[in-house]
Order: sequence, then structure tokens, then C-alpha cells
Amino acid sequence: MSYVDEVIAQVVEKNPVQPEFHQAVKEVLESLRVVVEANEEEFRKNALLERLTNPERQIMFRVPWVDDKGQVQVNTGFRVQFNSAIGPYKGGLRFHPSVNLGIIKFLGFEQVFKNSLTGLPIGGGKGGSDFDPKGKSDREIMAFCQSFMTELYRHIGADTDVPAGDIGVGGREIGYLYGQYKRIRGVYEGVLTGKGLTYGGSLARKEATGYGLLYMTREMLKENGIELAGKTAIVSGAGNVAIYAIEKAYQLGAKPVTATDSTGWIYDPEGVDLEALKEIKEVKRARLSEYTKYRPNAEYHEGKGVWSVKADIALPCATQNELQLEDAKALVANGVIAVCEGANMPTTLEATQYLQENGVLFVPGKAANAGGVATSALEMSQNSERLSWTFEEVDAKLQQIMINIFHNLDDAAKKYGKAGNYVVGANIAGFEKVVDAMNAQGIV
Ligand SMILES: NC(=O)C1=CN([C@@H]2O[C@H](COP(=O)(O)OP(=O)(O)OC[C@H]3O[C@@H](n4cnc5c(N)ncnc54)[C@H](O)[C@@H]3O)[C@@H](O)[C@H]2O)C=CC1
Ligand SMILES: O=C(O)CCC(=O)C(=O)O
Repeated sequence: MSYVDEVIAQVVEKNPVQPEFHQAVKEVLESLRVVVEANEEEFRKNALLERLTNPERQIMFRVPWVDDKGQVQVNTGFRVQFNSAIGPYKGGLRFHPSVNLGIIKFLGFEQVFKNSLTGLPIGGGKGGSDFDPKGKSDREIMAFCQSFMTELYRHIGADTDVPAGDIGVGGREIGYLYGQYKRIRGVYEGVLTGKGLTYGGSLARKEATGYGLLYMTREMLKENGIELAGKTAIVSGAGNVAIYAIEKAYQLGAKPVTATDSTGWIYDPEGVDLEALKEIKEVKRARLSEYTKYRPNAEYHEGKGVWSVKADIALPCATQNELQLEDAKALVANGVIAVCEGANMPTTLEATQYLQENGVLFVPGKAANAGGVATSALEMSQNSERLSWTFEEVDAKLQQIMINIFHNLDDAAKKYGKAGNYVVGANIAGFEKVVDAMNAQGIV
């Protein structure tokens, strides 16, 4: 059996009931085959792939808190510190009822390669809880965040592990988490990113993942002789990534026509009304079904179906495995040119393969959504030098980072005879830097 197949089999056997983690490992290791085969003896001897797929540390803890009725609730908290070869652990916190150890491990594993691709000194980690923020009062959110941080604080720090937001964790939650960290540790340091602008946050961090996705999409299309301007885009999600992807799509001359949340989706043929979307999701924290009150000519549909809308490009920005084989078939049948992932692993392995085999340009999340964590690293730099850069400065750096990532992965794909396969390119480019750093630091 080849070394890659052996390690995939071991990961599946040793991590039962973690299908998302298996999926992420398979995607990465499959595309590293060509590099691993060229160095098989050395990698095997050093158990390189075993070390790469085993987190350095996995922390699980109880999070008790009191709801508005006086009832004690108990959730589980997680922080997986996956790999610190190139810098302090860095990656978001997800609060969603579907969270479990396998989901956090898949996200942490992806984060290692993503963070490497940014070219910035950040290792990979991820955390979260099965807490569901939906329908909770601000006081309940605060009580939960304070209890969560009362355990997490001992495992993190500005130079060791720097969490940020992800699904269910935005500016409000980061504020409560930061306040509790400061209260316990008594230090004012850049231990979290995505902070508010009045207490150490960076301009453009809120916009960065969505904006970066569009900078990447534009660069990738340009390399293939296609203009982004004038194209119609299907976007899924209606959260932080989707909203700022829609905003930047407009700024670059494209027309986004859809958005989704966990209950349904909207199709607005004239283009999504960004102000209405922000009002519904950022201010009211309401359902997308409200959208037709603002735009009576738009359609609202319950459930799934957004991938059947005809468009030129698709930008999945909601959650893992939301774009499946049937959806990929609908996209191809509708003549979609490109799929760029704003979410983490939104496309299943079968769907990715189908898209690539049918000539759809495909950029995986670990490259396409890296603008968020890259800007978090810029927030860390600003915190360290006790300065704040302007929006334009941060945005200009973000653009350059996304362009660099694209060319690095494009070059890596070409170097290994896989021109145009951006999945292989991203995995190899991310892997090479991590492996170099791991080898330099000995067997740790
Ligand atoms: N916020 C960030 O900076 C980054 C986020 N990401 C990824 O982007 C994706 C979206 O994250 P955010 O926009 O930050 O989260 P968010 O909480 O602001 O929005 C999430 C959106 O996805 C939808 N959603 C969540 N779970 C769902 C489910 N099970 N089925 C259908 N819809 C669902 C929600 O309704 C919401 O519209 C996630 O995959 C996240 O890991 C990736 C890089 C950075
Ligand atoms: O900004 C960060 O540190 C993390 C963003 C994130 O969670 C991600 O890239 O998936």
C-alpha cells in the first residue's frame, strides 16, 4: 500500500465518526500524492504525514451558563491546536449546534494549509462549541461567552493561540470573549482578532473574507482570459462572508442574484439589494424570508435549490458540503464557468471532481477564503506595533495577498504537471512551507 493510502486508512480507523475530518484529509493527501511519492522514504521515516494529520493538542471542556429563565444550560467547548510549525495557532471559533470534535478537526486541518498559503507567520487551529446563538438574548450570549472564555483563556495568548470568528461568532461575541479574557488575565493584548475598532480591531477585517474571495476570483478569471465584470453570480449564505462577497462583487462589476440561510434562499434577478440584506441579517438578525418585504419582485424559496439558478459563477459561502454532486450537475448544465469557495469545504469530493472534469474553474476554500485569516494576521501586526492602519492600507495588502496566493498555487500546479488544477496547487503550495518548517524544527 502506498504511504498516502496507509495514512488515510489510519486516519479513518483512529478517528471514528468524524466524516468531515476524513474528507478533508483525503482531499489534501490525495493531491499531495505526487510530492509524497518523490520523497516517500524520507517522509515515512519521519512519520511526516502521521504528524501532519494528528493535532498537536485537542482541548474539550464543559461550558455551563444560566439562561434568562434561570435554568442552567451545559454546552461543550473545543479548541484544536493543530500545527504551530510556522507561527502561533490561528483560526476561528464556531458556535453552531452541529459542532463536534470531527468538525473542529476538519476546520483546523484546513486552516494549517490556508494559513501557510497567506505567506504570513501563522499556524493552524480552530475551536468552537455546540452552543446555538439563534434566538438567544444578548445577555444569554454574554453569559455563554464569559463561561467559554473562563476555560479557554488558559490555553490561548497573543503569541501562542489567537482565535477569531467563524459561523455564529461575529463582532458581538468577540467583544464579550475579549472582555472576559482581559478581566481574567489582566492584560490588554491581541489575543483575539475581529475585535471592534474601538478596542484594537483592524479596519477591513469584517469585509476581508468576502472581499478576498472576489479578489481571488477576479485574478483567477483574468489568468484564464475572462473578465469578472458583467458576470452573474450565485452566492450562498447570508452571513459575514456572503454579505461582503456580494458587496465586492458589485464593486467589481458583477451581479450577485442569490443568498441563502439555513431555512431558505432568495433569487433577485435584478441583483441582491445589499442594504436590505444587511438590515435583515446584521441589524435584525432575522430570517431571509423577510427579504421579499423589501423587494416584492424577488423570489423566496424554502429549503435548498440555489444551485439550480442560471449564472456564470458560483460562490458557496455558507457551510461544509452544501454543494453536492446533483448541484454540480445543475451548475454544469447551466454553463457555469467558475466555482470559488468562500466557505470551508462547501463542495463535496464528488462534486469537486465532477466540476473539474467538466471544465469548471474551481478554487478551493483554503485559498479563496484565506483573505479573512490573512487580515487577522494584519490585525495581529497592528496590535503588536500599537498602531492602526487605514482601510485603504489594509485593503491594498489584502488584494496583494490574494493575488500572490493565486499565483503561488497556479505555479505549484504547473510545476507538478497539473496546470489549472487549483486544488492540487493549493494543497502542494500550502504543504511545502509547513513541511520545510517542521523538518527544520526536528521531531516535535
Ligand atoms: N468569517 C470568516 O472570516 C471566515 C469564514 N469562513 C467560512 O465561511 C462560511 C460562512 O461563515 P460566516 O459567514 O463567517 O458565518 P456566519 O455565521 O456569519 O454566516 C453563516 C451563514 O451560513 C448559513 N448556514 C450556517 N449553517 C448552515 C447550515 N447547516 N445549512 C445552511 N446554511 C447554513 C447561515 O444561515 C448564515 O447565512 C463558513 O464555512 C466559515 O467557516 C472562512 C474563512 C473566514
Ligand atoms: O481570522 C481568523 O483567524 C480565522 C478565520 C477562519 O476561521 C477561517 O479562515 O476559516
